[in-house]
Formats: sequence, C-alpha cells, structure tokens
Amino acid sequence: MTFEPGTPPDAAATDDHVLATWLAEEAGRKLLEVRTQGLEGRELKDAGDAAAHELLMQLLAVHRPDDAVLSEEGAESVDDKAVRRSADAVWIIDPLDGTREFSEPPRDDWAVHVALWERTPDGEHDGELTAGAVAQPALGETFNTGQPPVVPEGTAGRPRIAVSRSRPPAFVQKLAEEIDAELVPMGSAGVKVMSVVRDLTDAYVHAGGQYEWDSAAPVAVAQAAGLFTSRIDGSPLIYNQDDVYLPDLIVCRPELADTILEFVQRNGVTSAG
Ligand SMILES: Nc1ncnc2c1ncn2[C@@H]1O[C@H](COP(=O)(O)O)[C@@H](OP(=O)(O)O)[C@H]1O
Ligand SMILES: [Mg+2]
Repeated sequence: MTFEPGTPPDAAATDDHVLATWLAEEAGRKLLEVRTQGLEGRELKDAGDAAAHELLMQLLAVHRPDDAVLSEEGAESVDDKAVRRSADAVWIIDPLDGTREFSEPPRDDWAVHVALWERTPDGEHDGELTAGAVAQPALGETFNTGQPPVVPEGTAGRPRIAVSRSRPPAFVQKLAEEIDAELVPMGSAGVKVMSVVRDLTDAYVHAGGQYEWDSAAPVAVAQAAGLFTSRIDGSPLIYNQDDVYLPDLIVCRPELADTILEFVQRNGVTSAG
C-alpha cells in the first residue's frame, strides 16, 4: 500500500509535543516505505532524505503555517535565514539522521528528529527548545517531550559510552580508557542520545562536527527525561543561531557529568575533537 499522510490527533492543533511526535512518526512511516522500494546505497540514502524532508515541510506548512523551519535537507537562502532568525517559533528537523544506517537494512539505528525552538525574550538566550520527538521507526519507538521517557536506574557496573560507528572521536577512546568505560558504536546522533535515555549506554560524548538538527530533538527529549546536556566545555547548547554548526555535545546520566567535564578540561579537548 502506498503511503498517504494521515491526520494528526486533535490535540496537535494546540499541543506542540503531540504534533512533534506525530510528525516524526509520519516521516518514519514514509521512510519505512522508501526502504521497501528496492533501492540501495546512495540512491536509497538520497530517496530517504528527500522523501522525509518533503513530507515534513508539507505537513508543517499545513499544521504550523506561521512557524519557520530549519531542516538538514533544506538549502537555506539568505532570506530564509532572516525569517528564521526573527521568528518566534522555529522547527528544527533532521528528516533522516543516520542516513548511512538507513541504507543498510535491517539496521534500526536511524531516526527522525523534530524539535521546536521558541523565543523567550526575557530569557538568558534568545530562546530554547520547548518540544521534541525522536522516532526510531525500525524499532517502532518514538521518544518525546510530551510524555518524557523515564530513565531506568543505571544497570551497568562499567560506564558505557555511545560513539559513532564510522567516525568515533579519538578523545572519546582516551576517555573510555581512563574511566574504564566500554565504547558502544552505533549510527545516528538521535539513536545515541536515546541509548542513554534507554539505559543501553550511560553517555554520548561528541566533538569534531555536527549541526543543530543533529542534536536539537534528541537534546529536548534528554532534557525532559532529566539527563545532563551541555557543550563539551560545560556551556549550554544554544539553538537557532546564525551559524547552525554545533560541533560538540555531552549527554549523560547526571552522575557522570563532572567526570566527563573534568576529563575534557584537563586534556584540552576542543570542539574540533
Ligand atoms: N564530524 C562531523 N561533521 C559533520 N556532521 C557530523 C560529524 N559527525 C557526525 N555528524 C553527523 O551526525 C549524525 C550522526 O553521525 P554518526 O552516526 O556518525 O554519529 C549524522 O547525521 P546524518 O545522518 O543526518 O547526516 C552525521 O552527518
Ligand atoms: Mg543528522
């Protein structure tokens, strides 16, 4: 059966958490369909990126016509950026995070990210993340800020650190040796953050490059679940900036934060990794 977008729950008209969750799940359904079309490699990656982006843009135009959108797959013009920077509400989306893993069925470590940034004129920064959802369609799970996940009690004796499958930063290897942690490779920034939420790992530490869309929705969910989140220098993660390059982050169980921050500082780790 060919995918047709459905209609969101009534609550999505006024509840951004519900809309974010529904959008991530609809894009996930679309991506699962694309995966059945017999494409491989680069063609499958490109088809997935494009299909999920177009669907989310179309649905946001219908359901939140007044809001701006920042998408990994959208080439942002100077005018688009001006609109986004002056908007009161900006959806920050990564239609397909973990594109490489999406193109390697039956891997399930890829995700759809949908986050909402809202302006807070009296806040310390221009605004903050106020809603988000991370769908892992091949797992049949969506994590969201409306019903924040409950992080289980830590089960691991040794800490486990989620890292990129394809480009694990060298300093994370050194951190793991120093604190006797195990490295757990997997695709997708969203999946790595959700692995901390799900107690499959205890931390995700990254530097060396990433963009706002790679972390916005996962960080919104992690914050709602009570996890520690920051840049590697301990400063807050700030979204909807002029330059959307946001190359480093830490998401971890609160009890690990001091250890990781102290390691980063002592070893002079920079956002370049
Ligand atoms: N050094 C880097 N520079 C730019 N983007 C990076 C990066 N390392 C990871 N990313 C992005 O972060 C996401 C997770 O990567 P990884 O699975 O290797 O941890 C990927 O998003 P996309 O799949 O949306 O491109 C990837 O492009
Ligand atoms: Mg991404």
